[in-house]
Amino acid sequence: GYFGEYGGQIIPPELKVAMDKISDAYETVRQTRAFQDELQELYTHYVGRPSPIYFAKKLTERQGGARIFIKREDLNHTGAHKINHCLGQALLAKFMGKTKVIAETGAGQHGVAMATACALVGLPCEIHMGVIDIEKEHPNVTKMKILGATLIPVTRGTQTLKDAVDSAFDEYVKDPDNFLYAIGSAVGPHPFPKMVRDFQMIIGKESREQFLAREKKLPDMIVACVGGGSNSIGMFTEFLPDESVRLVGVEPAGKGLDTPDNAATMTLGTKGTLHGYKCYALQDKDGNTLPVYSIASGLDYPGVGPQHCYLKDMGRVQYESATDQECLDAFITLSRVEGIIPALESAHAVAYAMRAAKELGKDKTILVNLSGRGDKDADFVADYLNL
Ligand SMILES: Cc1ncc(COP(=O)(O)O)c(/C=N/[C@H](C(=O)O)[C@@H](O)C(C)C)c1O
Repeated sequence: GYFGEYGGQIIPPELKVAMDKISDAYETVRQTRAFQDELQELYTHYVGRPSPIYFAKKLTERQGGARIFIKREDLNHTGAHKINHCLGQALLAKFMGKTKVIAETGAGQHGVAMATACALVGLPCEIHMGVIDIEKEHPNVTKMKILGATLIPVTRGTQTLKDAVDSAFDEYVKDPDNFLYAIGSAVGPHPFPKMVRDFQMIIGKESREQFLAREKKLPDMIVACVGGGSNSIGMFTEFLPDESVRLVGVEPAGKGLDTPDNAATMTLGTKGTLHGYKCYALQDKDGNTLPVYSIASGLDYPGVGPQHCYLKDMGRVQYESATDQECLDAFITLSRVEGIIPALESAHAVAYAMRAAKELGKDKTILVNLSGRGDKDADFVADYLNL
């Protein structure tokens, strides 16, 4: 369960037993035809995969440089990439005879995706969400209730994502035999980073095939936003052996890297432990997690997945950042130039791609992973910008 020195299971022994049971069940289930066929069937007819790759012609012309392509994970059922691993985890819970699935959410996309998958497989679903995020991501909160999930408002700490993870984990440890903790990103103790990555790898598998079929060559650069790291690792993994493909993860610089109001873990973090695994984390000199911020609820997480930490040290992935302002500019530009309203999280990747397109030549190509759609953010942005 390690990626170099990162990852592992920094958890109490009794939890290790539960984690190893999940890992064993997962490694068994994933090999069976029944599981693979059911997941593929749902990807095709329920999620609507493969998601298209769209050539953003007008945005390309506006930037005047590299050609920009967009992988449309925003078109998945529930509106983001999260459904890819939520379906996998819900099927796994069913296979293991679990009686309840527990998850955390920040942007609400993971919560909606988990509530959707549990409704489909017929399992009770409990979602822990910080009250700050409940307020901000209200459309997703309503959907979780309609889908039959139990929403647990989290009032501890900063009342955002990290606290939701802590709260969800506290509930899970009450009965790890009957509950499955379905973490929302490629983070947490082994096996979660590997399991979530495996389920998200469908993004990169499709993209490599689609791009080669269309362009007869690989993209020069692939860009994805990084919160915990699931949509990005899902896109990047297939391309890791392709040295010619530059891989860029974009984190939130929030109000600026020179302010405490950001969540640029890979730029400002140090080696530490968070939520049961070793990673880079935004922490003080005593190892206490620092409060983080981003205009995008899905990115304001003080850690990052262990495989990303390994890829950073290996120099295979470049980690950049985009400020709230750049994110909002990209959000509005993509909406008004291409008619695609991105999630605020995904807009961080668009912001970097718009910047990079100008620097790369017209003969170069950039593939952006649009991890989700912006319906959940529309009211917030409209108010923020006085539209
Ligand atoms: C549309 C969209 N794009 C990117 C992200 C960042 O999560 P990663 O892909 O795991 O880095 C997110 C993260 N959303 C989670 C959520 O919806 O609950 C997040 O807040 C937590 C699960 C980590 C997202 O919603």
